[in-house]
Amino acid sequence: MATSAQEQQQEQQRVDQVVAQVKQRAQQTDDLLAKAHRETDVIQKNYGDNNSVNTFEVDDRIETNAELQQQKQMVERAVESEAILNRQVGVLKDLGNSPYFGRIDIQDTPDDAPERLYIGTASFVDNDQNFLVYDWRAPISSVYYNGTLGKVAYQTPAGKQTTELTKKRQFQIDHGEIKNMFDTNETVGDEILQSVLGQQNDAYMQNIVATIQKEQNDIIRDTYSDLLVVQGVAGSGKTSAILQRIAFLLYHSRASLEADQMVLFSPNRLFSHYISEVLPSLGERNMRQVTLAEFLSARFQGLTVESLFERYEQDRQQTTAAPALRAFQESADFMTQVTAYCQQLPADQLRFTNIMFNGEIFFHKASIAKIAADLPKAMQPADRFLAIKNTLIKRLKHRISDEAQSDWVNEIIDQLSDEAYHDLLGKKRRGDFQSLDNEVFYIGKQIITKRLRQVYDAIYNGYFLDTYEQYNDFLAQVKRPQNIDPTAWQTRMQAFRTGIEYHRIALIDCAPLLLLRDILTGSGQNRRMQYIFVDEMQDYSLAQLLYIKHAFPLAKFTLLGDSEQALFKGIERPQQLLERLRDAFAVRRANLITLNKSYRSTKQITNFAKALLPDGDQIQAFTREGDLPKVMIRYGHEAALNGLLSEVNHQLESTHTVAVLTKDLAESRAVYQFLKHHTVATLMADSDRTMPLGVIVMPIYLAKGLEFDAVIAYDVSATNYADEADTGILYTIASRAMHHLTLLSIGDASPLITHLDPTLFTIDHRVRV
Ligand SMILES: Nc1ncnc2c1ncn2[C@@H]1O[C@H](COP(=O)(O)OP(=O)(O)OP(=O)(O)O)[C@@H](O)[C@H]1O
Repeated sequence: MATSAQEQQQEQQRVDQVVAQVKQRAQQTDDLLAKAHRETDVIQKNYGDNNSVNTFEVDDRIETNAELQQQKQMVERAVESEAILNRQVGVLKDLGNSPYFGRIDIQDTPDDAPERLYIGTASFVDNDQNFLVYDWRAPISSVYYNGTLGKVAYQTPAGKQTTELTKKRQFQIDHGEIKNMFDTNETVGDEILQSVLGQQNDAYMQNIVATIQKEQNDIIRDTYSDLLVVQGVAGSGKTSAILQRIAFLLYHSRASLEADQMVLFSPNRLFSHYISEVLPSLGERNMRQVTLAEFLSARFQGLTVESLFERYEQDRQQTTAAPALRAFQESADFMTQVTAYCQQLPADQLRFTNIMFNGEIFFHKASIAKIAADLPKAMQPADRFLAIKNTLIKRLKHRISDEAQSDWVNEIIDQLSDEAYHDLLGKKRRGDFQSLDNEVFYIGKQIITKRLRQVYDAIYNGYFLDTYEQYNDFLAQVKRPQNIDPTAWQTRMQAFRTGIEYHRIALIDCAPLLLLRDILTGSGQNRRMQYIFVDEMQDYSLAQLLYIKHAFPLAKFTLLGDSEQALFKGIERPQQLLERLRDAFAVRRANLITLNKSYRSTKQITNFAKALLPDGDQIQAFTREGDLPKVMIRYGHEAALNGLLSEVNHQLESTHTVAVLTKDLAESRAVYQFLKHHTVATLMADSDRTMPLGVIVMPIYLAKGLEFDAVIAYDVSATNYADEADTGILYTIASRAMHHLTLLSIGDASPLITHLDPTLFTIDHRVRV
C-alpha cells in the first residue's frame, strides 16, 4: 500500500537523523582504526626486530623464544582488534548508505504505549543507548518476517512473547534517500521484492535480509532441529537461506559459536566464490567451505579421488552402468554392514602391513599381528588399535635406547660440532645430568629418535594397518542383494584393487572405506564442528551423507536440495527423503521445510522450466515479467554454431555475462573452440574460482547453484535429450537463467520440449536448405 507524501517526508527526516549519527560514529571508528593500525605497525616492527636478534648463543635463544612467543601473541591480538574495528567500519558504512529496510509498530497490551522499531542489517544504538536500528536477527525482528498485522508471537531467550503488530512498513533506501516505501500486511510485500529481483546481477550473490520470505525465515531461525532438511525448487532461495541462517546462528550463539565451527559443503569452487560476499555484507566472517572432492582428497592423501563430475562424464559414455550395484554401495545398509564388520572383526583378521625403514622391514606385520592377538578379545576396535600403537611405540623406544649406546652412534657424537651438540641438548642444560655417560646416552637417543622419526610417524598415523586390503576383505564377505550377481561383484572388487594399484579410488568406495578406516583406527572424527550445511544434497549418496555425519558427530545438520535437479539419480518425494534421512541419521529432532516459489527467474522462464517436469505443478513462479524462452532450431553444425554466435552477440548487447551451458565437457570444448575465434569466451574448468565477464562456456554440473542473466542451452535436440532420463539436466540448465533463456537445437528439438504447451516458448526455426 502506497504511503502519503507527508509520511514519506517524516520518514526521510528520521533517515537523515539516523544517517547523521551513523556517519559521526563511523568517523570516530575510523579514527580508532587508524590508531589501532599504527599500534599494530609498532608491535609488528618490534616483533620483526626481536625476531632477528643474534641467536648464536644457545641460552639467549631460549629466552628469546619465550619473549618471541609473547610478542607474537601481542601481534595477533593487535591484528584481531584491528580486524574487529575494520568490520565495524564496514558495517557503519553500509548503515550510512541504507540504515534500515523495515519498520514495525507494536503494542504489547492496550495500556502500553505503542512502539516503533526500525530493522536493518545491523543494530545501531545512539549515545543514550536507544536502539535507532534493530538487527534483523534480534528476537523481535522475526515479527517483521513472520507476522501479518494483528496478534503475533515471537521467540526470545526468555520464552515465547506476544504482541500486537499494528503496522509493517518496508523501505528501499539508497545513499541515505528513501527510494521506495510501502505499508504491507503481507510477510514481506511483493513490490519491494519485485524491484530487488529486477536489479540483480550475477557476479556475486546478494544478501536477502530485506526481503526474506516466511518459509525462508523458518529455515533461517530454526535452532531446534538436529537435522533440518530443505526441499526447495530451483531458485527458491535455499542457498540464500543457508547463508542468512549462518549469520543468524552466529548472532544467536555469539558466545559459543565461531564462524569456523560451521562447514558448508558446496557444489563447486565457482559457487564458493559466488556466495563469498554474503556474510561479509552482513558484518560476519565466512564459514568454512569445502567441496566433496576436496573433503575426500584431504582424507586420501596419495590417492587420486574420482570427482563427481568425472563420474558423471564417465557414466554418460558407458551405457552399461550397473545401477543396482551403485544403489547397493551407496545405501545406508552398506554403511551399516561396514560398521558391523568392523565391530566384530577378530584380531587375527586384521590386515597388517610391515613398517619399513630405509627399504628394510623395521616392524614385521607378523609381529604386529602377534601384539593384536595377545590383546583381550572383547576390546573395541579403536581401543585395540590404540593398544597396538602404544606397544609399537614402546618397542620403538626400546630399540632407540639399545641403539643409542652402539659404537656407530658414539662415533657420531664424537664428531658433533658444539652447536649441533647444543641443538640436541634442546632445553636440557649440561648440569641436568648425573654423569657424562648419562648425557651422552641422552644425546645418542636424540640422534636415533631423529633418524627414526619416519617410523614413529608411521606408527602414530596408523600406517601399519592396510586399510585397502581390509576393505577388500570386507567387500569379499558383504551380504549382497539378489539382483547383484557374483561375477558383477568380482569385477567391481577387481576394479577397486586395480584402482589402488594405480593410486586411484572411485567415488563409490570413498565413504565406506573411510568409515572402515575411522572405526578400526579410532580416528577421523572432528568434534569441534557445530553445524554442517550440505547444499545440492541431491548429488550426494546416502552413504556419503552418513560418512559426513560420522566425521562430525556433534554437529547439527542442514541439508538442502532439489530432487528435480538430480543430475545423477532419480527423483524422491520430500517426505520420503526426510524419513529415510531421519532413520539413517538416527536423530530425534528432524524437520522438513519445502520451498515452492521460485525467485530467480522471470515468470516466463519458471513456467517453461516447471513444464519440463512431470510433477512441476507445485512450483510457483514469482510475478516478474520477461520474454518467453526462445527455442532456436538449426540444421547442421555450422548453421547451429552461427546461430549460437548471433544469439550470444545479441544477448551481450544487454548483459555482461552470457552462459552457454552444455550437457557435458566434450560439448563445452567444441563450443568454446568455435566461439573463441569470434568473441571473448572462457571455458570454465573444475578448478576455476572466479567468473569472468563475456561469454562463459561450461557443462551444467559446473553451473550448479549459479545463476546468470542470460543462458543459452546448447543442443537441446532430440538426439541429445532423447528421453525423461535427461529431464533433470534440462530443467537445471533452464533454471539457471534469470532474465533470458535460449535453447539451441541442432536438428529436431527434444521431445521433452516439443511435448510442451507451445504458448510457453517461441520458436526460431530455419528450415533445411
Ligand atoms: N527472499 C528473497 N529476496 C530476494 N531475493 C531472493 C529471495 N529469495 C531468493 N532470492 C534470489 O533468488 C535467487 C535464487 O536463490 P538461491 O540461489 O538461494 O536459490 P536456490 O534454491 O539455492 O537455487 P538452486 O537450487 O536453483 O541453485 C538468488 O538470486 C537470490 O538472491
